[in-house]
Amino acid sequence: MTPKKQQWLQVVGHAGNFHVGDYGTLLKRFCKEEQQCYLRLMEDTLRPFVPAYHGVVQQDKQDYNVIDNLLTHFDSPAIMDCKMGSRTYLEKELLVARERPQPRKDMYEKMVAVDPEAPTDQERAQKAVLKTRYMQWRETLSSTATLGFRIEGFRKTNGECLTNFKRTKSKEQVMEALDNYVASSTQIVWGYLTRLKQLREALETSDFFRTHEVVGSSLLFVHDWTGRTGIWMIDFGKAAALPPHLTCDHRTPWVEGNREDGYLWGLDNFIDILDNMLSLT
Ligand SMILES: Nc1ncnc2c1ncn2[C@@H]1O[C@H](COP(=O)(O)OP(=O)(O)OP(=O)(O)O)[C@@H](O)[C@H]1O
Ligand SMILES: O=P(O)(O)O[C@@H]1[C@H](O)[C@H](O)[C@@H](OP(=O)(O)O)[C@H](OP(=O)(O)O)[C@H]1O
Repeated sequence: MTPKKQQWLQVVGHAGNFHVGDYGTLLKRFCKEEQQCYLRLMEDTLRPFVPAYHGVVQQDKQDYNVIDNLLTHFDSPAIMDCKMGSRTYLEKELLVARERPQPRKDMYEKMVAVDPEAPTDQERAQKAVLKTRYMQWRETLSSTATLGFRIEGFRKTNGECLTNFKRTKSKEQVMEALDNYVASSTQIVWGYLTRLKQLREALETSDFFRTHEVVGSSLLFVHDWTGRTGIWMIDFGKAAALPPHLTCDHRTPWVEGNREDGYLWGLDNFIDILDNMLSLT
């Protein structure tokens, strides 16, 4: 019997990294660091909060990590990607930027498209910016630096896609965007809030979480017209294992060297915001 072709769509993230696999799976372009994370996560308390990992396959000479397609059990779902944490680049990337700076023209173009005043004189002369500088600018322009997470984009149940959140920064702006995403449904907000609280409990007891710097990872929110909701952690391409003498509590503010990423602080703020939305109804 031929397996049913699965539904999948991507709202944000690098284009061309994914293929739809068989039996409710997705193939994501292979990344060794991400594979290491998934292998550990399959043995961790976080397992119910990440897509199941099914190993590596090769297609047209390219390797892929095979993971569950989280949209499988939804009917024309709404999907939202929120990047977690107060820092979106690794400490390692800062060191590389200092030792071997490689200013990027594409990031300069993306920066001036949003704010022509943002580049320094030197950046303007070079028409290029360092990646870490671009990432820091994105963090302070959005809610990453002040709330510990940001909305990257979403698709609503009516099919409308919104990805213009680079300047969505204040609590009020975030709440307005979230309300738009859930089409003002308190039932959906309640479902997401319950799941986020469960996730927080799992994170607080997770060995994986205590021993990794989790940067650039997202929460994928999914719901559909039936009222079904789900949230999963995705994108572990930049989650890095800490050296044995170090752990992270994910709430302590970052200073270079402590590897803290603000993930749990961001989750606390997210939970407060959803709580607030419910209390306003
Ligand atoms: N397991 C999954 N099930 C369903 N959709 C997924 C899954 N993993 C990723 N996606 C979709 O693909 C998008 C991009 O995913 P992801 O962040 O893993 O890719 P990426 O190429 O590493 O992105 P980035 O540009 O942030 O590095 C997500 O926002 C989501 O819409
Ligand atoms: O959202 P934007 O403004 O388009 O910026 C991108 C975003 O920050 C991605 O997370 C990042 O990939 P990584 O997280 O994998 O570093 C990418 O870097 P890249 O261009 O070097 O891939 C940036 O260009």
